[in-house]
Amino acid sequence: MQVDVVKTGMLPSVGIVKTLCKTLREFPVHALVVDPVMVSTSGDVLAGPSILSTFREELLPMADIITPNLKEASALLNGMQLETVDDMRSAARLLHNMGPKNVLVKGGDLPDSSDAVDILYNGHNFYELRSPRIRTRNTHGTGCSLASSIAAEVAKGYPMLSAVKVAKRFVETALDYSKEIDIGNGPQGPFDHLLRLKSHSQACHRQQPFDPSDLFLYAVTDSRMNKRWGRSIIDAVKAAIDGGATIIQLREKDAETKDFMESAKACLRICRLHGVPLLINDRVDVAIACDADGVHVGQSDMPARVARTLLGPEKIIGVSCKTPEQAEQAWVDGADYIGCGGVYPTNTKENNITVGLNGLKTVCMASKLPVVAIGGIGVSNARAVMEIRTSNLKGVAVVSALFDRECVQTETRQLHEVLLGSNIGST
Ligand SMILES: Cc1ncc(COP(=O)(O)OP(=O)(O)O)c(N)n1
Ligand SMILES: Cc1ncsc1CCOP(=O)(O)O
Ligand SMILES: [Mg+2]
Repeated sequence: MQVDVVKTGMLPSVGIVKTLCKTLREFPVHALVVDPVMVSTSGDVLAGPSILSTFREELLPMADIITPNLKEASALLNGMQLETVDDMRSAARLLHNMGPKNVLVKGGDLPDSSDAVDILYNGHNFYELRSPRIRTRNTHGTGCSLASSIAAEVAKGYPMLSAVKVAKRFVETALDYSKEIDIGNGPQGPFDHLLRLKSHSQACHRQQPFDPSDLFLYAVTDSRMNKRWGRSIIDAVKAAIDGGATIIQLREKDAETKDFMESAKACLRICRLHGVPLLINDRVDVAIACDADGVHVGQSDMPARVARTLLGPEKIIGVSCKTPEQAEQAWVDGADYIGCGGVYPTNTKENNITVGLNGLKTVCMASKLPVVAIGGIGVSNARAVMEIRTSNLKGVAVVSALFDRECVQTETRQLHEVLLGSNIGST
């Protein structure tokens, strides 16, 4: 059986490290993840000087990534003091010189930091990965789980940076989820690795992970338009799905919270029946309360990073972006897609800046995330939008051209046909 990825944990003797390195040379793997477990959380050094030099000389040069915490990085660097993020960067560079392709210095033990900061260095770029520090004693096994999760993501074929981000998000969410549990007697408790399993087992939970092709025909509701045409939000959503909408966003700017929640729950039942994801605009609290599939947030709404922490790793998060810098930040923050626009002038959102097709193309080309175009789009211009032909533009998001019309289903169907005719973005 072909082994794709090997991840190492504690290697207690020089002989074992040497045997491992010899075996890896004989049976090369796609990637080697080295968690250099050398110093326990209580500070005990678990590896003597001879192991340290075998690590430096034999194991680290073979690694695709090493994941030392501050104490381990310091031990590998002959006791170098690591007290700031700048020190972590210097350590990452020095460790990289020892031969691993990537170095992740974990700053969980950094003093005076409200965030958990990790530094990833690949020899060219530094990535500062931040997440809110979770105050809990249940941290036992977080380093091992992080390295294992990185190994699993790399084995699935993801590039290293994505693998590290997903793994960090997994550990952070599991830590938050299990910060209150009380198991065992030691100074630290274990955190809850089964978070994913539990959230999957909840009744009615969306079974599918986010599929960017869902952005193909993105219907965004508008309470004022529904009122004007005398239809309920539920009827509007039903009609859009019947017409071929592939994802729904409830954008109910005027709704009272209680009413919004009730209608969101009703819409969710319809969406689940049809396998169409339902996102909530702006209101992360409403999304959590009704277990929606995710949220869409803008630049002045709750930051995506905070929304991710609140919603967990499974939910869909979209962020409005008008510039490459915003697109980069959305990706760093753990978003799943970005909405870019207004592509054309719109009456639906006041004072909205129009970026045009050129602005859309610039953002698409810079974005590492799938993109949906928004703003003034309808049957007459959807084809021109899709024809900018960048592979991550997955569809169009539309408000008035669907909902400020007499028959939502007919309008949605016509737009669906135009998009299918453009033959782009549907795969
Ligand atoms: C898919 C999609 N893209 C962009 C937006 C706009 O969000 P935002 O900038 O927060 O503005 P409001 O919609 O909240 O007025 C969106 N809603 N959906
Ligand atoms: C919410 C939003 N964000 C950018 S443009 C826009 C409005 C899109 O509405 P319409 O499709 O009616 O132009
Ligand atoms: Mg918003």
